Amino acid sequence: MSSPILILASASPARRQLLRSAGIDPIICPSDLDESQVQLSNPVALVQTLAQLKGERIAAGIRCKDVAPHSPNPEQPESVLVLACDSVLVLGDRIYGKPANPEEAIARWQLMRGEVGELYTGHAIVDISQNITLVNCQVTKVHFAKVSDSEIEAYVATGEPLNCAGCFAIDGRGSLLVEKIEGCHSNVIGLSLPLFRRMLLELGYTLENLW
Ligand SMILES: Nc1nc2c(ncn2[C@H]2C[C@H](O)[C@@H](COP(=O)(O)OP(=O)(O)OP(=O)(O)O)O2)c(=O)[nH]1
Repeated sequence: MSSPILILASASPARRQLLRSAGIDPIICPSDLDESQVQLSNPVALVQTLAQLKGERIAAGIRCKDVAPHSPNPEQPESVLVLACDSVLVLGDRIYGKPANPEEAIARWQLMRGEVGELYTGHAIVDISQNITLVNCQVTKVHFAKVSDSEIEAYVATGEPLNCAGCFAIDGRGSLLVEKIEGCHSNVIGLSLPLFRRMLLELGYTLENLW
């Protein structure tokens, strides 16, 4: 299989950095999808549907010749893959996305502290060349520390939780507020790298194709 061009349909610096740290440098094409258009009560269905809509939105506008200049071999039509993700936090029987404002973030942390939440990330890979879309989901349990009101206020004041679906960044200051996780660490950040590898293999690619 030829070396695919990877497009990351995401505006998330965290998702981009996860891939770059793993030696993969994607073309960045944020989907700008209006996520409010999808209302599903099942978290797996919700994140998988949103990831697929994000990926297909970008794939619909991509013609292989548009990305050929990025190809290591412009004369050779390349495989083009579009990767998209979506994350939510499930706490009890409720699904949460990014907090809308600091007040909401404080209230969220007052619910989260001392509890165990589940961070769901949906993953979609659209293989434009093979006309195949793979969708999958990874869940990681997160044990939140019993933080005080003043710690919550200090954390929210940093602004970090406002950009995160779970209202915390496991790779940032939020790491101080998480006792432990059960499952994939990169999945919490927003892209499960081992799941991405398995999805690539399922499409017939290997890591060597991307390194
Ligand atoms: N650095 C970091 N970011 C996190 C963490 N947990 C969640 N996030 C960020 C990654 C994503 O930007 C965001 C998840 O929200 P979404 O899945 O709706 O993605 P977002 O709208 O930000 O970007 P995208 O839809 O991919 O363009 O939260 C974490 O532990 N660390």
